[in-house]
Amino acid sequence: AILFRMQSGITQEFCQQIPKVELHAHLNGSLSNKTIKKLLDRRRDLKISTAAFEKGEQRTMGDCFEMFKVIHSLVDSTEVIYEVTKDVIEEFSADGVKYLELRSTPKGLVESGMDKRRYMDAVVGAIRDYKHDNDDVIDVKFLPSIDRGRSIKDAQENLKLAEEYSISCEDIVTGIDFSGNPYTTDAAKFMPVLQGAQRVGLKSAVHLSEVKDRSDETRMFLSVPPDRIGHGTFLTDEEDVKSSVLESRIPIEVCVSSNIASNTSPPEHIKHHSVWWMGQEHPCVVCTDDKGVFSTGLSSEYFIIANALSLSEEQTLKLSESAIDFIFADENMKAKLKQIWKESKKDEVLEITFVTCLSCLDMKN
Ligand SMILES: CC(C)=CCNc1ncnc2c1ncn2[C@@H]1O[C@H](COP(=O)(O)O)[C@@H](O)[C@H]1O
Ligand SMILES: [Zn+2]
Repeated sequence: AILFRMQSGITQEFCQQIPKVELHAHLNGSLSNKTIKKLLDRRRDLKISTAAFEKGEQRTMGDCFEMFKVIHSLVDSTEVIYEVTKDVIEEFSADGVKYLELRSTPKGLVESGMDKRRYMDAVVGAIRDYKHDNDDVIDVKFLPSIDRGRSIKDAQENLKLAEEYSISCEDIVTGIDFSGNPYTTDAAKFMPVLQGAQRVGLKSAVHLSEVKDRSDETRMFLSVPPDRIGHGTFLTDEEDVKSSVLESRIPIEVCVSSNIASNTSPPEHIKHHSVWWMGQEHPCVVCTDDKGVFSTGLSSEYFIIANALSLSEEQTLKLSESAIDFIFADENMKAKLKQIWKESKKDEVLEITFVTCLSCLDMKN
């Protein structure tokens, strides 16, 4: 039997120490202040205003969109993409993440000679080099994104690249992400792209019902169906949508701080939609979305959820372990990760035994 400390309230330290899986992280939204400052210092010529960055947790949704614009103007060459990808992996790893799926929209920029293929190569190269140089401490996959704010031609190009790299780099590119400004209303045009992804064996993580009144679109995308749902904030608004998701058991990627900052969820953590889904024992995976833009981290998101649901340490570790079943990777990877969780439970028992022995000594003295 595994012994866990009986205490009320989970600490941030505990959430930091447990192994974790991050499945919803947009590369450019994950850049830390440290990385952004480094890039800003190098590109004084761009005369970028730093007002939005300095606000930290006080950022409004407008500031967040402003940050994406600024970040995209700074991340403008393959060298920078390579560098920031490594920074982001390093930061997730330092936060206790053992398996990470990074998503990013391949972009081209005539001025720096960067095209989508070079963008893909830079991300894949950084992932490979990080793993090689850091003794395999974290496994990382890459999901090329399709931006619903762009054209169908752009989406088809990204799908083609994802398919190609899923063959040439099958250990890294395993699926796609469908994201972008959720307020655009013409997403139906992307149905053939999502169906195409499924046809060629790519997994898909789809931002769904991130904002209100998107039920028709949601029904349409659910018919594909996606392998994971991003946010799903308003899925419960319509009875048929709610029951079809419940029945499907499609996992929901939960990003509490992102939803609160985007004004799609109330500020009280207990009112977050994931509390209802978890109450139904529907599969949910705790994620960050954009850890840089929303000034958060995966252990902070676990801290929020664990306290909102009054989880014990054992339940919190179980929640992080449950994410393994929903990764876009093969059974070998799942087995490797399950072993890491098993070892961490042993550590936990050892630590408790040690603490117990110390208190025995204390009593004897
Ligand atoms: C207010 C706000 C930003 C909400 C966060 N929720 C999101 N919803 C949809 N797409 C997103 C969100 N956050 C990031 N993205 C996508 O990720 C991109 C940034 O990462 P990347 O350049 O693909 O590497 C954004 O341009 C956008 O296309
Ligand atoms: Zn997202």
